[in-house]
Amino acid sequence: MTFLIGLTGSIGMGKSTTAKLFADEGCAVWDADAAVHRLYAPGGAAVEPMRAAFPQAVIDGAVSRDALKAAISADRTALRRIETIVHPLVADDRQAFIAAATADIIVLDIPLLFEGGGQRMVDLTVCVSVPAEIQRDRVLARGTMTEDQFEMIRAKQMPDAEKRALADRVVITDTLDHARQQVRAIVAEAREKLKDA
Ligand SMILES: CC(C)(COP(=O)(O)OP(=O)(O)OC[C@H]1O[C@@H](n2cnc3c(N)ncnc32)[C@H](O)[C@@H]1O)[C@@H](O)C(=O)NCCC(=O)NCCS
Ligand SMILES: Nc1ncnc2c1ncn2[C@@H]1O[C@H](COP(=O)(O)OP(=O)(O)OP(=O)(O)O)[C@@H](O)[C@H]1O
Repeated sequence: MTFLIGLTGSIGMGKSTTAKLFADEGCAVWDADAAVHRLYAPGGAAVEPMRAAFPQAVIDGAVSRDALKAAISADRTALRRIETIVHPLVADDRQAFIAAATADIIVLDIPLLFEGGGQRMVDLTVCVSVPAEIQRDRVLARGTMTEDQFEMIRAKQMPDAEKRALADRVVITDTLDHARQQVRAIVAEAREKLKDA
């Protein structure tokens, strides 16, 4: 028996950091964004389908994110078409990970868990959250995004309050120690459920 946890949260809320805390407790972690990076890399499964649909987006044998962003800016239907190519490949990658994992708990780190209906495939959903000002400060402190770019991405995502309302558990990522405590409680709960199953 394996217990499946879906981990989600808005940009900069602490998903990756929290995923590492789950890994520290012996959980196997699969990261959707990392899967997309593998699919776009040279030899990745998205390269040839993407070349067929967006020939200009494949540069030096890899899918170029900048070229995809240019395609999306030029054509409103492009993101939908990109998603149609990428999402089934991401699902295959996820299933292969789940099939090969030997841990008792598998954590799926999926930014768009609720947007994509992914809650149906897991036993428990967990949303990471901090107040909006801390989120903004943390994202801008990374120095990889302007305030405008951050607001654009945030506007595209389901609001934090809605995600928190949908999630079975919320992890507040104000400090590392506090987050670790909450992760340990969720892992203990999952292991109890596995014992009872
Ligand atoms: C649009 C692309 C080229 C932008 O690449 P870039 O490296 O600039 O950004 P990155 O991938 O890090 O995403 C930035 C933020 O946008 C969010 N995001 C990414 N794709 C989507 C989407 N289709 N819908 C809503 N939010 C999205 C991410 O979760 C993240 O928080 C890239 O995200 C992409 O190819 N997306 C399509 C694949 C996809 O849907 N991925 C989501 C995870 S399965
Ligand atoms: N529990 C925590 N205590 C203190 N700082 C934290 C905590 N969790 C995350 N952070 C900080 O917040 C920032 C964002 O965290 P992280 O990269 O884990 O977020 P993310 O949700 O994975 O981001 P993205 O959606 O952009 O990929 C980082 O600088 C990280 O150090």
